[in-house]
Amino acid sequence: MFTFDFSRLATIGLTPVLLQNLLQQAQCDSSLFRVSAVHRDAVLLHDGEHERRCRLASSQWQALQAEEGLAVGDWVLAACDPAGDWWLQQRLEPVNALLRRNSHGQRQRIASNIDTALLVMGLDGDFNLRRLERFVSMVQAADITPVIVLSKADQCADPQASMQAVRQRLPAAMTVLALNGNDAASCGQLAPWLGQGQTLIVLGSSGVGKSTLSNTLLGEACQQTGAVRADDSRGRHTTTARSLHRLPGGACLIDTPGVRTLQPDLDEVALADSFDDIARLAKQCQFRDCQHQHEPGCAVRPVVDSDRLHNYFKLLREARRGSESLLQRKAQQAVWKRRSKALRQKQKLLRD
Ligand SMILES: Nc1nc2c(ncn2[C@@H]2O[C@H](COP(=O)(O)OP(=O)(O)OP(=O)(O)O)[C@@H](O)[C@H]2O)c(=O)[nH]1
Ligand SMILES: [Zn+2]
Repeated sequence: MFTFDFSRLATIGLTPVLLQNLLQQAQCDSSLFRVSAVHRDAVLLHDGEHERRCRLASSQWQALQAEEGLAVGDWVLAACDPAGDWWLQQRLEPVNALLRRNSHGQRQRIASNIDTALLVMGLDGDFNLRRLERFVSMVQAADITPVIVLSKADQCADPQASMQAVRQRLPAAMTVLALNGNDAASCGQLAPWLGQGQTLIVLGSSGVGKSTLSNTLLGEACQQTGAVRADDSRGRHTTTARSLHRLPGGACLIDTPGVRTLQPDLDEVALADSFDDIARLAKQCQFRDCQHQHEPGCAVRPVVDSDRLHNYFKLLREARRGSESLLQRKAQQAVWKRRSKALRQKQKLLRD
């Protein structure tokens, strides 16, 4: 059996539904933790009260890397050996995860088990609906709820007009808020997404006010951010940047360097999902292969904002380029493998 303290773990995002899901997967005698930081040779695990360093066998590390890796927000099982060292036993499959591609084209998890993504866009010079659509596609592909946060509302003469522009552009069900990230009362609008059991991330391009908003949401707790000392069993201390923060309302905020610098990685299926208004309407176009440009009887063109349509095609081209280059990279790797194998065989022949 594995052990857990629900009320403690609930303070770092465990919910009854999540627990049920995890119970079905648990295979070993061990304790349940949430990953709060990932390092090269170890991870930090949180039990709702303390953080502890936990090690991984190198084979385990390699196996995890082969399947998108381990990320902040993952739920895992770990056990303590007689020497008092904690060892990872099992990573439980996350409900969802945010991924990015590394330089080898492999998908890598950067955060797991996320309910909400606050997509921040500034109401100053940064306002850019196409970029926002990109972020929306990315988080919807991961089954994360997007909440559009228009920051710097205090610097904008007519925030309502901008909110209206965003609402007109994006599917109607999406929440759009305008706020001043420096003002706690203004950020109070986010309260419905900040309760216990909720895990959120803050995304947006540089300078839009992500740190400002995060710090305001953290409130006094932000005095503790930056570095945390994690006890390991031998009494040594490691100082690490904390990645899993608890907000006063009970929610968890994941803020890793990976999340901070995340660029949307697009794939075609994900795009189709967030632009499903276009796909739905396209079924009514006169021609099955209608490109919604100049064709007669197009059902899309009269309804969908022309810039949104333009952006869809642009993102689609990019997604296709991305998948092509992944295939090309794979082909290249196969060539290298063949070459090195041939080389090894040659060397063997020379030796024999
Ligand atoms: N007036 C006003 N200024 C803001 C608001 N939010 C952020 N700022 C300012 O905008 C600048 C950038 O804010 P940051 O919070 O550092 O932005 P960021 O998105 O974290 O930026 P990166 O770290 O580059 O990703 C800072 O000077 C903030 O003080 C806001 O709601 N109102
Ligand atoms: Zn059409």
